[in-house]
Amino acid sequence: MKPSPRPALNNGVHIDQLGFGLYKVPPQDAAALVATALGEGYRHFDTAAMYGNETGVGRGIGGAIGTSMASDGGTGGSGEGVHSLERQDIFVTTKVWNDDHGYDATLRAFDTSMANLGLDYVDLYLIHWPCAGRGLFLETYRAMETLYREGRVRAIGVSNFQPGHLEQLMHKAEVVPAVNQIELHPWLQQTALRTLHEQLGIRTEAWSPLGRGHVLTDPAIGALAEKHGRTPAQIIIRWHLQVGNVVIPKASSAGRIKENFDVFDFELDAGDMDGIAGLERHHRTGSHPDNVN
Ligand SMILES: NC(=O)C1=CN([C@@H]2O[C@H](COP(=O)(O)OP(=O)(O)OC[C@H]3O[C@@H](n4cnc5c(N)ncnc54)[C@H](OP(=O)(O)O)[C@@H]3O)[C@@H](O)[C@H]2O)C=CC1
Ligand SMILES: O=C1CO[C@H](CO)[C@@H](O)[C@@H]1O
Repeated sequence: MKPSPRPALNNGVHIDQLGFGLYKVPPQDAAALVATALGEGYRHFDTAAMYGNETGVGRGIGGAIGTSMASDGGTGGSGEGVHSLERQDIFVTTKVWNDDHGYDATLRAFDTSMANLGLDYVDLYLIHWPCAGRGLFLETYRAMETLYREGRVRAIGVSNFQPGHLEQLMHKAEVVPAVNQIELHPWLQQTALRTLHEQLGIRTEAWSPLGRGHVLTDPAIGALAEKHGRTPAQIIIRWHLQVGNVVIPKASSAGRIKENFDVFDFELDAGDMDGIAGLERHHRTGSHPDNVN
């Protein structure tokens, strides 16, 4: 399997553009699923304190470090093109949950996440939701800047931030957020927010990139799948990669984990991309950020 592209974030840290999402992965299954995904070539994992599975994710990663991996992606035996997997080969994101906003609470929440993960650092730490009603996200972000300066996180960012939240943050922040992780899929393309991110140097990361599975049923996606001899999930993931999103589909079976990573040897053409652009419905599968506090 070919490896994921690894674009640089605004601070020069590289992120695997295709990662693996772990929302709703039961804690007892997380380690095995992470190990399966590593074997298929994934090197980027997205968890959160709220998902309750950081311990399993950390165990899956810890168990794989030092094992032999083919340098083009998945697992390998011994021989040419095989190297020992190191911590720096893997990109781990976790997030501070809504109840832990505020400077001191965020630092405490980070320590708890680190203890759960059993890692020395995380690659990306995100504010999970702005929770604007609480009025604390600037203080939360200040704590994240402290963690960044201390080298405990390689990059910091936000999630579910709307333009107004970004504007307030950019006014005060000393470190420009590397990422805004938002709901984004063919039925909710977030065109205006993506443009704003580009202007600010913030990477767009797509959560629920398959619309929690619902967008897979779109007939236009089905037609493209047929045209390319691919599956609907592969068409949607390929679309995310080609528009430049970081994308973190979640899957529960080895077959789907493999299928979702097998997207680096075909391309959607301009007509295909235009067709998907036309599927916009402004349809959310999750909450609107204004309604989460
Ligand atoms: N920052 C935030 O607020 C949020 C972040 N996230 C992050 O984004 C990640 C992905 O989003 P998520 O909500 O999980 O939804 P996704 O859009 O990734 O869809 C996951 C669903 O699609 C199904 N699926 C996956 N691959 C295939 C396939 N090849 N064929 C058929 N069905 C498939 C899965 O089924 P099955 O599992 O049964 O295989 C699951 O039901 C999360 O896991 C989390 O890490 C998500 C929501 C909010
Ligand atoms: O990351 C998340 C997973 O999905 C949940 C339910 O929509 C969200 O609340 C949360 O932000």
